[in-house]
Amino acid sequence: MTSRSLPVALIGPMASGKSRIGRRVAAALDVPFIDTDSVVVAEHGPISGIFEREGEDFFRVLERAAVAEALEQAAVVSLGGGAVLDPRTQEDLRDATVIRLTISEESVAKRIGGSKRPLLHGDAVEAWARINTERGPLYERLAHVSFDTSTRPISEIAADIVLWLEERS
Ligand SMILES: Nc1ncnc2c1ncn2[C@@H]1O[C@H](COP(=O)(O)OP(=O)(O)OP(=O)(O)O)[C@@H](O)[C@H]1O
Ligand SMILES: O=C(O)C1=C[C@@H](O)[C@@H](O)[C@H](O)C1
Ligand SMILES: [Mg+2]
Repeated sequence: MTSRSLPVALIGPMASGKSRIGRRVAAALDVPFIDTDSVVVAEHGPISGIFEREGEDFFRVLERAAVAEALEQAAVVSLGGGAVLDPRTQEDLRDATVIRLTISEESVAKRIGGSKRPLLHGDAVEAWARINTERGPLYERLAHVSFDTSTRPISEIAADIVLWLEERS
């Protein structure tokens, strides 16, 4: 893979595996890994607390700052699930290699039990499915390629992504 492919951005819905798989891909490529949710948490505390105290719009401002800085790095960047809603992020992604992770509703149900994700209160699976349907076309439009994470182990999916990146460059 050449540095022209960087940054590599992982996008997709909550619990699709962006953080876990992104970390593995970065390690395999020997480049830094940045998770924009983790950057916001490190600087401002847990995301659920930000949503409760200051609201989603304020979270999106903090998130956008983290995303803008991350996408300037030669790194693998896992974006928060809603980061792609910002038109400036959509524009920044034109200079990145964008990988979309998908997951079925059936599989996500097993991953979001006991979730603290602020947008998934109430019936978490139903809320997840609604958001995934709303954003699906946007994720698809922004991505160069999609990988489904519903059934296979994280290690195999990460290896497939690395192979795809190597073949593409
Ligand atoms: N391929 C997989 N098989 C089984 N479990 C997985 C797989 N990928 C991720 N998981 C599990 O699903 C959960 C969510 O993964 P992860 O945190 O990487 O998702 P995410 O896309 O970063 O979510 P968020 O948008 O909330 O940050 C974790 O508990 C992780 O271990
Ligand atoms: O899909 C979303 O809008 C979100 C996803 C998470 O990664 C966090 O960024 C936050 O919980 C919001
Ligand atoms: Mg994550």
